[in-house]
Amino acid sequence: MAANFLRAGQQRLTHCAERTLVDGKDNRKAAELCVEGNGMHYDNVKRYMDVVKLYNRSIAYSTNGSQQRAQAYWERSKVCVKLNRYADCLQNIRLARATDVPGLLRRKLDQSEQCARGMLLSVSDDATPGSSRHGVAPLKLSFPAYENAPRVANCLVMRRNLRYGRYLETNRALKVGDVVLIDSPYASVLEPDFCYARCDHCQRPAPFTLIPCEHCTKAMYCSEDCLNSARTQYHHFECALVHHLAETTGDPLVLLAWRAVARAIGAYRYNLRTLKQRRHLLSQTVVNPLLLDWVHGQNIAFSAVHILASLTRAPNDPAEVRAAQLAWEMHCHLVSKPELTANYDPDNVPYQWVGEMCYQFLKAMQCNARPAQLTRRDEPKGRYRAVPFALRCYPLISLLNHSCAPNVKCFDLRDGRCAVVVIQPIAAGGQLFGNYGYDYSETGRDERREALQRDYGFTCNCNACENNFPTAEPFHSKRVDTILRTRDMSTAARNMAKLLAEVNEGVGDGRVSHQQLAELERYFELLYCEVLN
Ligand SMILES: C[S@@+](CC[C@H](N)C(=O)[O-])C[C@H]1O[C@@H](n2cnc3c(N)ncnc32)[C@H](O)[C@@H]1O
Repeated sequence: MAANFLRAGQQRLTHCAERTLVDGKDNRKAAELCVEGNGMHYDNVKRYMDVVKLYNRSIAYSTNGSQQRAQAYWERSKVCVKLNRYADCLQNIRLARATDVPGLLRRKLDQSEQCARGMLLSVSDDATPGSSRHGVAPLKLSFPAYENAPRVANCLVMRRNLRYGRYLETNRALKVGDVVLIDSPYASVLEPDFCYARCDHCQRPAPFTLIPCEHCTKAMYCSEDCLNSARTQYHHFECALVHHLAETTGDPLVLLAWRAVARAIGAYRYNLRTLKQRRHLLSQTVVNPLLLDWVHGQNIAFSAVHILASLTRAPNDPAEVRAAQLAWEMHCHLVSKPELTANYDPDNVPYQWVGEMCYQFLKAMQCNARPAQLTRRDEPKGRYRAVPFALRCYPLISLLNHSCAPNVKCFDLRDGRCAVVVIQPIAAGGQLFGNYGYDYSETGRDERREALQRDYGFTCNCNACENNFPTAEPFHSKRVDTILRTRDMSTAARNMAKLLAEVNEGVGDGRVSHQQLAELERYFELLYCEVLN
């Protein structure tokens, strides 16, 4: 089927092969963005962030060494001063000096540097979330890990059946709070709103110090290390295409699929022939990702991701045709890369299987991508809510099936990994169920079932759907909000331990209440995840 659709995509997009995509720098646009930032009135943190994002876009659009870039760094340094971020201010001054700085600006930089140095000695910079000021020991698995797969507790096993396909099961009883899997994403892309505020590679927030990719206007990084890692691992192949896809589809899922393909090519050192062999082998083997060698195998994550389940849709589904078009577009872009055609295979022109792989990844991402979320306090009510900032695909978390009353929850840790934590007791031999975004406590049964059928292609028969659990009151507690607002880590840790002891001693076979769970989740998020005030 994939081949037919690729042909359909090919017919519609034959022009694409002749066209080389470019995402060129543009100093005029860079100057305009800077002026737009200067014209914004800003007096609160949210507004500062909007202004900084404009300066960051200006930096991304400017050419290396240009006056426009110097100007944007200088403007960003001034915002740093307003927010008392003197170390960041100095960093921007250093970056500006590395460009073509006009005389007047050079003098301003000198003065500003002196002031910032003085202020730095008298105050300490506010650290960004995720830094060591949080002072909480890194999260660990609650049980010994598999020797070959240190990210998985060895009580988990993978099984298959007709109803669920592959699934994860525990061979020992698990209690609320147990951490059984800490996975790293295979591919990850920022949501558009966060593009000019976070590092495109490690995705940590770094709005005041981002540096640009010198070949496109989209990717910015928190350090030279991240820039170089991204370039060698995948960005080399996506640079211009990312801009094109973002402009034409605006869909992070498409970018994620593309990045997964680019990563696969990077992992096999741009050698398409070896990648093709590996792919061929995987399609014929029944792979159990828990038994792969995650310690020594460089390309293991590709193997795990490659065999992810994909949706089966009707052949004339418009989404299928769209996927095929996009896959063909990706394919054309790839085969236009000289370093790939250096491995030119005369028996296999023009690498149709690359297009098929793009198509497969696009489909796999539709049911395996999950949003990475942070928790943010929203004004004016001061309530905390989850905000998605990236879309990610995890090789092992993708084995979790869905329940509207899940027994595990995935938490996006500050370091970029994702932890699977038990939130309802699970007996030995029980399956682990995550949640795909449709929880009984928030959404009625019919709406959930319809959405799950549409997005993931299955009819949900979980406990909550069979027994039609009623939706629950949203959780709200001033006491817990105060702990979050003041970042009171020690009270959060104490309260969490007390609550865990209560629920684990009291529950027997019963369920943890919605309110208890919500409180536990808030504490866990404050201790290990990103919480913004
Ligand atoms: C992220 S994958 C989960 C792992 C999948 N079972 C596999 O074999 O790769 C998502 C897919 O699993 C299946 N699935 C997930 N939850 C399910 C459920 N509660 N009942 C039936 N199928 C489910 C659906 O086909 C869905 O598109």
